[in-house]
Amino acid sequence: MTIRLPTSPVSTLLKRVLGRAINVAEGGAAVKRAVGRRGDVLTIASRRFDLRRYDRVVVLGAGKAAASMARALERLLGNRLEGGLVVVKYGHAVPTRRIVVYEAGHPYPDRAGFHAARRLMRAASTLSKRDLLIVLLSGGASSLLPAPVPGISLSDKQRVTRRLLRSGAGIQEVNTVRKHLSALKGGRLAAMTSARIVTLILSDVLGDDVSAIASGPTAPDPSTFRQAVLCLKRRRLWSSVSPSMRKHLDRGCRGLEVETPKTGAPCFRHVLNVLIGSGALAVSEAARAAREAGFRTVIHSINLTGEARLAGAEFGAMARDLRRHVKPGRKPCCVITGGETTVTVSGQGRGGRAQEFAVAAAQAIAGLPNVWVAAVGTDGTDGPTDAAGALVSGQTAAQALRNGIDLNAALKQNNTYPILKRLGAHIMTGPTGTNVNDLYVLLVF
Ligand SMILES: Nc1ncnc2c1ncn2[C@@H]1O[C@H](COP(=O)(O)OP(=O)(O)OP(=O)(O)O)[C@@H](O)[C@H]1O
Ligand SMILES: O=C(O)[C@H](O)CO
Repeated sequence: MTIRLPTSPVSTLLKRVLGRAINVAEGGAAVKRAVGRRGDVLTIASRRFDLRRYDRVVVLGAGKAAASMARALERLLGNRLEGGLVVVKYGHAVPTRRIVVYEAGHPYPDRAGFHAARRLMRAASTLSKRDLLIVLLSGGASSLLPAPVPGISLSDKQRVTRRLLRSGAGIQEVNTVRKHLSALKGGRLAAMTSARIVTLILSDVLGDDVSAIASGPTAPDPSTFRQAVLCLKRRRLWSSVSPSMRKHLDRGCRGLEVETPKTGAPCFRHVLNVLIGSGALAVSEAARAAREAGFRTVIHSINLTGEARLAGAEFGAMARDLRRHVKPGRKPCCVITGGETTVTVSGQGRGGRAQEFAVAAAQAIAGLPNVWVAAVGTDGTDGPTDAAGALVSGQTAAQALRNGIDLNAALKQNNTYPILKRLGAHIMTGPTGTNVNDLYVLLVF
């Protein structure tokens, strides 16, 4: 992975800080840390799996980091691996030998994901209790594996996903709805196979709730049909979802559809869910790198939430206080935050939450000398764009003004991508092989 940053006095440092954070959370690296193999015995989370006891070892998975995870795992398993498949976002595939990698649409699901989900379910349901199924999950899997229940079409699902993702709803809410429309999410993958399951999970959900990450296909689901309906009503989407979807959810609320499996359900007796990495890991590695580079460094938060532009403005406002305290000749300062903000998209433009965060931060630090803010999605694609995020400074707002760029209008229209491009402020990485939370870095010299 190559990180491309705008030219600035902080670019070399930021490249190191972001590179270290992304590399530590990379899917393959996380799998190698989590899985040990000695002879025929795999060790995962202190549990031993004697491969001789299983007829077949199969890998299934999805998420932006699933191909990197699959490649590391197939190297570990060697010829003990029967085969498998994983689904990644377009462009996030890496070469593998035995595990087939399918590419599909993200953040809005498409037909390729629909077919891949069917193949994955078919593969899972043909396994027996004498087989070991290793499931690889990372962020993005929910969109990559659309598996609508009978009666609901893919286009119904595409529409509701699009509306939910643009409504400002948090991932717990979004996935509560997804789990109640799916044949695979919310523990239903575990319910459709009798194989022994070990699920390796790279988290992009704050708090690392395994029932929320990737909509928890192998985890007990604490949420209910009723909560799914409430989410849609709260976001004023209930009347705009398709009649078949409303009917299904309504029937679920009346007990006429089978609820997602809950804690204690027999299907989870043969499942081990293991968290193998998260945003917190990336944040601490970023902080370590900044300290090693001589910065006084603090981790401000590892679970920042809220509307991206408000969070960006507050983050930038911190620089005003710090500016007063950081004097020439003293150690420079670095503040690192991790999190997952949201954007309520009401405009027609292009952008993402890290880019909105950066634009709002640029306004908040306007005029401050030697202050920079970087906002980055660790997966390398912020929103439906090819930028990972952006780097802004105290001079960005003035530069925008000189070029006739209206930052407020860009935020209003959710159109931050084109203006950051014009300003040369984008951070580009391409697919990174991971997908944990976003990173926000404030530097004051
Ligand atoms: N024009 C826009 N400006 C700002 N944000 C946008 C815009 N269009 C979409 N978004 C946001 O982008 C988000 C999807 O982008 P992205 O793929 O980065 O999310 P993600 O959290 O990484 O996805 P996942 O959780 O599935 O991995 C949506 O939730 C939406 O709020
Ligand atoms: O795929 C998903 O559901 C989100 O990325 C959260 O894990």
